[in-house]
Amino acid sequence: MIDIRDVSLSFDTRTVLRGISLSLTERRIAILGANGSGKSSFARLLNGLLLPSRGQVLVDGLDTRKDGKAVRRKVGFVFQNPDNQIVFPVVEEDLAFGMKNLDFSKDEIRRKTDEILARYDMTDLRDYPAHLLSGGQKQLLAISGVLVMEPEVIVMDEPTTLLDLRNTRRVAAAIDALDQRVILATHDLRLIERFDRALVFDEGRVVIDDTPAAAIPAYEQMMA
Ligand SMILES: Nc1ncnc2c1ncn2[C@@H]1O[C@H](COP(=O)(O)OP(=O)(O)OP(=O)(O)O)[C@@H](O)[C@H]1O
Repeated sequence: MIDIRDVSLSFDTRTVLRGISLSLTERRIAILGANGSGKSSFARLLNGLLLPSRGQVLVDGLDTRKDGKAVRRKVGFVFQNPDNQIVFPVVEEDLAFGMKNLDFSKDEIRRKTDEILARYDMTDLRDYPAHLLSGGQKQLLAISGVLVMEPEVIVMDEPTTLLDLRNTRRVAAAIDALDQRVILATHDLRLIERFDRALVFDEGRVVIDDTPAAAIPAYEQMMA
């Protein structure tokens, strides 16, 4: 469980998150809000990519400020732009990178690479240059690179924003099928219809915290 205790976040004199307290336990949680409302900043707090200026973020009792490394083992992060996440030139190398860092054995790296490529229909792309993948394939590779590290929770920051409809559907199906808990920031309301909980941000505060069935119409009205 992720426990957010009276968290505020400022950059210099600008406050972007204000006094947020939440317990995140549900399997699928959406983060909604206008541009600049603080979604990305909030998402980045959840695995210690950003640290709160005030308050605490606890992941199963681990404080992101003190236990960043252990927190990142539990909470994986998928960026909006997979180009920010894919660091190696060849698909297989990119998948292996994170696992090598965690000292997975060669056999295990091989097994997990095979498994994840098969899952996303990318077995033929094992030796393919990552920069030549389509946008959807890149995002699936970025998600795969996080999954092979076996996090318990995956935080995603607008993972479909750069994708066309077909690839958005592919990534949506991939998200749907994940066993892990997912916390997803998005502007795509269809993506989160079947989620368990939706948090709507406005000017750094959570102004709606409800089921998507209730939160989506309230958010639409707020944006009208
Ligand atoms: N590193 C930073 N330094 C200064 N200000 C920042 C930084 N990162 C974000 N901000 C500011 O914090 C506010 C919230 O940004 P954030 O990216 O969290 O919003 P968002 O809801 O994710 O927006 P979008 O939907 O456009 O991605 C914005 O006003 C942004 O300019």
